[in-house]
Amino acid sequence: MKLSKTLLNALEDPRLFRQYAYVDGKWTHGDGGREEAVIDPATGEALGHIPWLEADQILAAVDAADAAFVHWRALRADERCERLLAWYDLLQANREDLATIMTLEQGKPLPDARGEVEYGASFVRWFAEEGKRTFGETIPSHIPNAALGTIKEPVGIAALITPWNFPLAMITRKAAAAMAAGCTVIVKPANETPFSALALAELAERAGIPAGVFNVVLGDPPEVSKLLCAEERVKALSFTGSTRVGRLLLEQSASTVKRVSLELGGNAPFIVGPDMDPKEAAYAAVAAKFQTAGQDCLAANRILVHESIHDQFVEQFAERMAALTVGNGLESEVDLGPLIHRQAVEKAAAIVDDAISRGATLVAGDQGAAPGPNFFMPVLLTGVTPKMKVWREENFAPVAGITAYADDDQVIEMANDTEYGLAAYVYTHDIRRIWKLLRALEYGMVSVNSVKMTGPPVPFGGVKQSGLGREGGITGIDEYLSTKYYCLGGLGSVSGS
Ligand SMILES: NC(=O)c1ccc[n+]([C@@H]2O[C@H](COP(=O)([O-])OP(=O)(O)OC[C@H]3O[C@@H](n4cnc5c(N)ncnc54)[C@H](O)[C@@H]3O)[C@@H](O)[C@H]2O)c1
Ligand SMILES: N[C@@H](CC=O)C(=O)O
Repeated sequence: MKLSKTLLNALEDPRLFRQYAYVDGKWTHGDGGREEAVIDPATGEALGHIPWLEADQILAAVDAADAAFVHWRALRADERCERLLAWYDLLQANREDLATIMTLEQGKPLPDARGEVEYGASFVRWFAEEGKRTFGETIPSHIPNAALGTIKEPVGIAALITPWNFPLAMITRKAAAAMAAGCTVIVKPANETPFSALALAELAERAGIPAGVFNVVLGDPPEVSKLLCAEERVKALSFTGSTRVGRLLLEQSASTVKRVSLELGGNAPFIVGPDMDPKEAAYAAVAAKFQTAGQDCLAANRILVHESIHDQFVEQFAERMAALTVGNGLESEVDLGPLIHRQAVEKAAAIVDDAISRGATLVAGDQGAAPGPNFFMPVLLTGVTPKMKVWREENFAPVAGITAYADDDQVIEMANDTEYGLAAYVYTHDIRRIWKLLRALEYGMVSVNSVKMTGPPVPFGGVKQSGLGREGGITGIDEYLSTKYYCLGGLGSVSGS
């Protein structure tokens, strides 16, 4: 294994940088000698290497998680809470190093990376507490001399497969819920951003999370996912990523009838009502579009503006967009880092070309100014229509497409014209319009007059082909619990009410 000087030198605690998988409390190399370089998307340099585990090593992780489950589930909820809170404290204490690792492997600006560490840690604290509230219920009995009720029990091993755009928070939102419920987990992070996951493992170990409870496996994604989906002892699969891969994993999980949670792609409409101040709405739209360089499932993908304020909105949007700085996320004052890799840049360029060839107007977006091969300068297109890729696909890039609409009914139809249903934004101060849109939009999450909508207390998730289940909130832990109903018969006259 080659050691990355860049990463090691950048960390206060170099032991957070691990180039091994983490199975059963041990740092593990790949038995077959296969490995993959992890690239800094800003510079194209290799940050380090990760091993690819072989099939029997993946099954060894399942063995470890299975053995650990017996002891972990037997702990009291408050004992698991203490360990998770210790993990939370360590995430906070190591925030700067975790953010540096994230910026280097993912590319997002350092302040955003710090924000994600905070965000990711907040799920650990939330679920540490929620684990103490997995209440069952007492059911008034309809059976003579019997007491009826339910108990919530951990489902067992949970496989967690996560994407590269939020390398830490997408793991903790799942893992903390599962572990608080009493499950053990096997995390398969994206190969582009494994070092955040491995740093989480190092801190979990330091927090006293027992061996086998939190495992990180690495390898060929289709191979590893297939093995985990086919494995009967893995009872739950929680996946965050593209709708394409989500469909595949749902299919692969059918043979073992797993509990499946899917957090998939989005194609968020950002609706601006005629009563809005164009500047206020345009600034909000820029914030909702360009976070993580547009590589966010919540990114405003289609900006739908009432025709009466369209031109002023476009002007304000363009002005605000022009002020965004693109560069290496380690530098100060950078708003947008690189895209994750060259293919993402090529996809973005193809989406822009497709829109222009179908009649959209390119208002701004000179790619000649890009500071490197993986960077994509923000693009503004107007006259976007449903025939264009920029409308139909989640562009996952800093490409903003604006369309004018005439009335509420038309904008509802436009907004719902997609297979996706994750999040929608509505900007208007008209309470009747707010209520009408809120009810008519086919989305799992609707944010009115606010760019920020996420956080531990809310049920995060989509409808249609944006996913199944909810993460976070008071129901997020239910994805990892099963309900056992009991009927205690023959109790005599004590029962009956
Ligand atoms: N709804 C949400 O909460 C949410 C959050 C973040 C990202 N996302 C979505 O994630 C997508 C971007 O992330 P991505 O590019 O990493 O997604 P992706 O689907 O390509 O990859 C996600 C994970 O699946 C693995 N994977 C890739 N191909 C696979 C295959 N053929 N078989 C099995 N596993 C495979 C990857 O290694 C990674 O760990 C976007 O669509 C985005 O909207 C959704
Ligand atoms: N921003 C989202 C992640 C989507 O890519 C979140 O908060 O979960």
